[in-house]
Amino acid sequence: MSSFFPCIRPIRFLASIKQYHHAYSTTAQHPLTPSLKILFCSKHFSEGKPWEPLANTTFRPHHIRTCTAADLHQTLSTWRPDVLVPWWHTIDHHLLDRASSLTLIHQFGVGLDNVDVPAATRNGIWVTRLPANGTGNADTVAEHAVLLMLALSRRLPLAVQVVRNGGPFGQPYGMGMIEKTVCIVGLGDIGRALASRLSTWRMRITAVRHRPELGTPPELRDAIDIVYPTSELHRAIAEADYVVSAVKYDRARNRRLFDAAAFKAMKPGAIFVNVARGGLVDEEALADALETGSVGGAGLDVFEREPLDTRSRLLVLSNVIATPHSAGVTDSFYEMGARVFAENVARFARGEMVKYAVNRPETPRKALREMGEEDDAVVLSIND
Ligand SMILES: O=C(O)C(=O)CO
Repeated sequence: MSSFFPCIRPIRFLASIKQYHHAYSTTAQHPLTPSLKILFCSKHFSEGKPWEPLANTTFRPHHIRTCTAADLHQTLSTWRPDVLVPWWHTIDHHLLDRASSLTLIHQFGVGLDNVDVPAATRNGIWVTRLPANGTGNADTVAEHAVLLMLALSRRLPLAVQVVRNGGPFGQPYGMGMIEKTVCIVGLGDIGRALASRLSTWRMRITAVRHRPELGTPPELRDAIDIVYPTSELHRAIAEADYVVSAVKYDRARNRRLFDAAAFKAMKPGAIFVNVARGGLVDEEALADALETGSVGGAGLDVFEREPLDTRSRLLVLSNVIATPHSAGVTDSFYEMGARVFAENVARFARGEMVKYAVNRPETPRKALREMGEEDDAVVLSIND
């Protein structure tokens, strides 16, 4: 299964772009400039013939190129693209200070922790991304968190193995979630989507919020029992049977928020799920806690280094379920992403403000016209 995703992702993505790009390019309202050069940074894109699905559109092979993270610097300086589409690669100030052709970075995702936005702004480069809510992927990430909670509670990998081994049938394999406490760390779009789902499951829901002054979101007043500030994280997780990390990653603020002390503070045997970013977790400390059983199980979709080293201690533990950063990457995400991307590239080519921009360079390399009420560029909170 793990090898399935890397092949299918770019193909689906590009097929969706073709579909939407075709729709836009056939209307006079969304013509694309033939001169805009777009660089997709993904090892997976470069493994196929990425421009093939775009052959019947106004995109031409010379508009689009793919590169790996390893040849990103080189491609930026030799091919000199206008638009960079990263795939959660680190786009730091070293790279941005030298990428003199770039005018737009369009993340094909929601989280932007990989991009040094202030450095982009300083260099006059616009930065935008996909929206998390509405048609975005906060709901699908929340679904994935539920999936991991359930799969760990019911020890799904073991149960599947028992059937393959011929039984025994009818034995208890796990714990139910009813009447248990779940602590959701981060109450942005993902945390709220998760709380709203679990609110009908007869669970006690608590939350940890970076900005506790925001209180409980009004729509979740009846669902969430108590909101703790981050300074009381350990107290909050000590009473939870499930701890779900859905908090925005900010290297300076919360790198390794879940460290040895946090895992020690958790209720013995409780389940830990991370659908946010790998940098939030001290993976060695988690492996220690899982080995001793002080943490009962872990559902991990994200890792400090992706792809995860196959020799990771986490992968040999039977109480770990790991998925390949796929929580938010579903068919609907691709459709939405391709639509936003195609529309944004068309807007950008016309010199119009892109949607969901997260910065406003003082001296942009490419000036963009604000689009009045049509310009719904907003800074979306993925969590707070
Ligand atoms: O969109 C993002 O930032 C994701 O991590 C999707 O899983």
